[in-house]
Amino acid sequence: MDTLLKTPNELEFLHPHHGFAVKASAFTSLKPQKQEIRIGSLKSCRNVGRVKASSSALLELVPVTKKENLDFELPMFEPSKGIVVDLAVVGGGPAGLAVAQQVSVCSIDPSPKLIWPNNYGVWVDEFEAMDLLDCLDTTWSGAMVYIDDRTTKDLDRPYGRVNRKKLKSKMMQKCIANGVKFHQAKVIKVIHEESKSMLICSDGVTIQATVVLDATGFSRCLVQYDKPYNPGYQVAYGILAEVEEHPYDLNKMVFMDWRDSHLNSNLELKERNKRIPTFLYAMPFSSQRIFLEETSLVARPGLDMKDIQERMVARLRHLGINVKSIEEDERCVIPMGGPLPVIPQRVVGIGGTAGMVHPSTGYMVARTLAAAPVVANAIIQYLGSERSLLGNELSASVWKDLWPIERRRQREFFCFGMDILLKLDLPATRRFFDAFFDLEPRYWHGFLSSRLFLRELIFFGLSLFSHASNTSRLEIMTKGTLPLVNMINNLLQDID
Ligand SMILES: CC(C)=CCC/C(C)=C/C=C/C(C)=C/C=C/C(C)=C/C=C/C=C(C)/C=C/C=C(C)/C=C/C=C(\C)CCC=C(C)C
Repeated sequence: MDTLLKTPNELEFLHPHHGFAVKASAFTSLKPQKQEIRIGSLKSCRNVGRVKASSSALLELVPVTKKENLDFELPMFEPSKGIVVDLAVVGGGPAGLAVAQQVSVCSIDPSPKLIWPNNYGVWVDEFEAMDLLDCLDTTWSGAMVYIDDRTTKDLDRPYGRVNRKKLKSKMMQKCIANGVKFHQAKVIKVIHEESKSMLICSDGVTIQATVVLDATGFSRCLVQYDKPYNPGYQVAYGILAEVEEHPYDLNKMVFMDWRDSHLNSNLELKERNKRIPTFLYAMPFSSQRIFLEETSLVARPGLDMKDIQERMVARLRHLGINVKSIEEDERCVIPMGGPLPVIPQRVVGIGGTAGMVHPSTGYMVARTLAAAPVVANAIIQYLGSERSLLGNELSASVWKDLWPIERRRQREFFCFGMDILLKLDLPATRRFFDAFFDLEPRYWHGFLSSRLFLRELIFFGLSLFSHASNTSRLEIMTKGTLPLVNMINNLLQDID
């Protein structure tokens, strides 16, 4: 059931259980780049001396993937007892475990002990609000945005890197303490009866549950959609590297570096970057250890991974970042926006499968973790209420709590934002973010952390418009009119 989602551009590797895009380490399948820029900076034990600064040379430094498991004894589900569990959670990523740890359930995942693979960054205040500060391994007092060579924004909002091992251990411990039982398998089919559902697993076991929660990420394996799926794609290539030196301040993470002077000697690449720009996202851990990720914020179809790697190599060379070795790398392809699943439906969803990726930013971890108690409480409440709800009625109530009208309206606005971003070239993107990061913190913090609802979003939009330069206003008006009309139509159709 491993998902291989295909876009016109390339194959994307998405983790079906975690709801997050993961690295695909099949680099041998990458064809060598046609164009090679010669530099002497990329060195490793394997590439001693002068090497070609192509993306394939960089990839040669990528180590063989090592999958790390948690050292836990898991209480396993006993199918022979034939009991009907209250809730079966399919997928053991952050979304699935976040719900499982609060309800008595069976959690089904093919690799329940596997540590999640990606490098997640969050705003510290988001994790603080969920009492998860102990799950950050590094924090920076703020973040930098490089709009261009002359303009920077110094964001006064602490940022942190999630310690995946700690977060997963903490959640697993809560699950175990709460009586969660684990079943190691993939779910291949679900059959619904009036008051229960049967999950048929790859090992032939059938698990019966009153409610089924699909937390399988973008694979959308159990949750159903009835509208054409037309998301934008965030595509990123990242490396955690040991470098000789780098130019970034250790106290700040680099949220977005939109500079493009590294492409001056390659006009074709510069032109491609002008049409569909990419930025660098970086987490400097020390003067010699840094996470670097070249990222396409959103494009439809998604940008080619090789194109992104080529841009990254040119950027690192220009910044004088000599990569000595790569600890790990990741390739991310995150679908953004697109329609919500059919609401309501019998299977409940959370995370990527339930449309919870922020359509304008691609972020999901904090929003999903915050939504988990809503789902868990709804299930507990409806199962335990005097007139216990069952089957379709129960699922409909949980969906309603998960996607109330104000969240659906908020998402419409975020999709409107994404539709504008899709149309901006590099100069327009710079003008747009120049205005965005000049907004009052409550606006840009609130927008990025999904804390603004429609009324506040209207003020946010007007404020952005008033901060924008005249050129940017004109761009927002010309490129935003059709998306605005679509948004208004969708809002009018979706009256609760
Ligand atoms: C780990 C993994 C998986 C991955 C990773 C990758 C990466 C690195 C990523 C990163 C990312 C990032 C950094 C992102 C960021 C983002 C952002 C910042 C975004 C933002 C956005 C914004 C927006 C969209 C906005 C919008 C606005 C608007 C639309 C407005 C409008 C206005 C107007 C039209 C005027 C009038 C008014 C009204 C409507 C009210």
